[in-house]
Amino acid sequence: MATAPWTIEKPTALLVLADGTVIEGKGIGATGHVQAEVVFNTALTGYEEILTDPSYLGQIVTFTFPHIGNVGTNEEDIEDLTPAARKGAVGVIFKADITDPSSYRAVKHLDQWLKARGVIGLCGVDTRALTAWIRENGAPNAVIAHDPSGTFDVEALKKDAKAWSGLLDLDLAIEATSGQSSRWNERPWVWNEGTSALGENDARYHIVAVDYGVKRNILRLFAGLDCRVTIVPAKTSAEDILALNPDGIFLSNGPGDPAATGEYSVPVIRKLIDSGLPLFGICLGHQMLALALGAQTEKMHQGHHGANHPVKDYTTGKVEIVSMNHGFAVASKSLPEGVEETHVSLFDGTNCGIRVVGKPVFSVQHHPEASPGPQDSHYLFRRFINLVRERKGEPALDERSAA
Ligand SMILES: NC(=O)CC[C@H](N)C(=O)O
Repeated sequence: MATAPWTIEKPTALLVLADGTVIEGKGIGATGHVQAEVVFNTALTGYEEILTDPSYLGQIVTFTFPHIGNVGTNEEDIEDLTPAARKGAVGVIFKADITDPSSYRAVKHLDQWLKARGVIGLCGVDTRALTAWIRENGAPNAVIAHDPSGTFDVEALKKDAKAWSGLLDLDLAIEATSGQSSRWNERPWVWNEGTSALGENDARYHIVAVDYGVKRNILRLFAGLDCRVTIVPAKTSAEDILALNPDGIFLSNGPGDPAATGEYSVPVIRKLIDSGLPLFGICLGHQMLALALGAQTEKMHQGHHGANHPVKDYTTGKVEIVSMNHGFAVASKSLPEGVEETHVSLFDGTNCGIRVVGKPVFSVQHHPEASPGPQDSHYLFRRFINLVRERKGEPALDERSAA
């Protein structure tokens, strides 16, 4: 009798949760094992961007969309700044096995790509059941293990999963940041044209981006708004940042617990706020800004990871569909006087944005740069550039017009 397609005769990969649950699958990608937190992502597209988002360092991503890998991988869709250092998700879980790529942009099969990046994967898993489990129980700590011979010391893996202390109090931004400063001038990708460089003479503004694990498309959108960008490492002092003479400062996204970075990020950000320069933060940068302003962050039950989250902008009353990737959140109730909540998640009411009253300082929890993904939030880049323009006495851009 033929074997049922959902039966795995000899699992070559396992996901072992901290509570002892063992999920069997077929191994893909790199071999070995790694401790990490498991989160689910509900996006239908953009797996390469998701897997190379440095904010996923320390995490295993299970995709709710069943077919991942169909369009292969390419060199243009990576989000981490230094792909050689491979900062991003450490593990993946798919429902279906990866098929051969079918896209004119594909240069590598996803399985080969995962191997080259050192990402351990598991497929053939009932990802709907796993997602429902996470929704009920919260994002679990786990070990993902892949051995083509199917030999596992399950008890040792259970011990490892249980022993890992998790993302709470873990500073991963320091691992994701660049070791040295660099410049960025690549503009957004255009259909049939690819990317192009912003000419030195076309650069109207200079933005310094503090890199806690920055995504390339954030930098591209700045370049698309005539900004040359200087990227600086996470521990750069406020004095060194200001000495670069920026028109505005950006605090990037990044992995790990924002509170664990407080020792180095908060004193610098406080000085940057006091400088009077326009300041914009995304995701981890948003959480760090909130901490610097005296608010608190907290770990979420399951986090937000997807490309279909509704967020309301109180400033305009509009609802935008956004891309999300966070497991910590700013506690709205902890926002001090003088700090306004500007955006809120319509899924669960958590904070998605703040601004400092009377100062050109604001930040958002979601990812306005999402590529691919909804572009509803691109206006936030123009909102930031308008603060830069206002300071220079230039007229404001239409926030909602296309970049
Ligand atoms: N995308 C991000 O910057 C994530 C921020 C933070 N590591 C969190 O999980 O909440």
